[in-house]
Amino acid sequence: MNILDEIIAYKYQEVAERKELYPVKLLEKSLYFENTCMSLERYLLRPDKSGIIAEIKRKSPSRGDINPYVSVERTSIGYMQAGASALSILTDTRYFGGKNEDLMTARKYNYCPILRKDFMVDEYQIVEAKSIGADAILLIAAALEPARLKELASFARSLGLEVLLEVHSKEELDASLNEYVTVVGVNNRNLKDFKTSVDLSFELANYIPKGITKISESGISNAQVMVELKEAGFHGFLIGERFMYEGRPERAATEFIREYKALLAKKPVTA
Ligand SMILES: O=C(O)c1ccccc1NCC(=O)[C@H](O)[C@H](O)COP(=O)(O)O
Repeated sequence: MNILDEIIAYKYQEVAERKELYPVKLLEKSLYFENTCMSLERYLLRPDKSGIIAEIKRKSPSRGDINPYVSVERTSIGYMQAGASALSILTDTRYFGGKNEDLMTARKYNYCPILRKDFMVDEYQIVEAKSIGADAILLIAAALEPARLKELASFARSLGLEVLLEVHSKEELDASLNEYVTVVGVNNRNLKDFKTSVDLSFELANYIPKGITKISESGISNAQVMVELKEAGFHGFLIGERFMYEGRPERAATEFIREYKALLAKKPVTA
């Protein structure tokens, strides 16, 4: 069983337990539930922003501990001050050391789109995402049958949440893209051996239809690569470890974005 299958099997169990503990009726009473979501897509396309979705990631299956005691308040505020377009908060506890409260903390201190980064298999998690203040959710093509993915995407949109569809191949893209998805992410991490290669993003860039906002996810380790991804047509860049390995991730993000902007400024302007 690969790690994604293991995580997904666990999620079904987790959802069943959470439904008992916190019924939907309770989640709907959350103050955030009535909030109007902020558009991830719109923020990624804003020219005054970097396009970075900066992630809070305490640990991961591939790396173990990364930054387990990170301050979500300080880091999320610092990421946005550095020029990130949006935040990604991992809420899975068992594999990533995150929690719903991390997202609620980020929501409390920031006015920006927030992606709930988790492994969605059930409508319950989408209601939960809305109740903790998320603006967008992730749906992973490798984890869901296309018809089921479409149902979940439609349900998310009915609550005002945007959907980031994550793919690893052209086949997944062709099978799972549907009318409820406006943002597609190519995940550069191979979930069988955990190796990351941005080549996958370059390979798939032209297959993603025009009009869809494109994100490159995982393994983006330097500003030069991000410039090249932008030139290849990517609007967004999901970055976790590159920042989170630093004691002060927000400072790493500030330096990274400064370097990125300097590289862009050196590029000749094309008509
Ligand atoms: O990061 C992992 O080890 C991992 C393993 C299994 C499923 C998902 C995993 N990561 C989630 C992500 O997609 C990344 O956290 C995100 O794209 C940021 O990647 P990075 O910049 O490489 O931290």
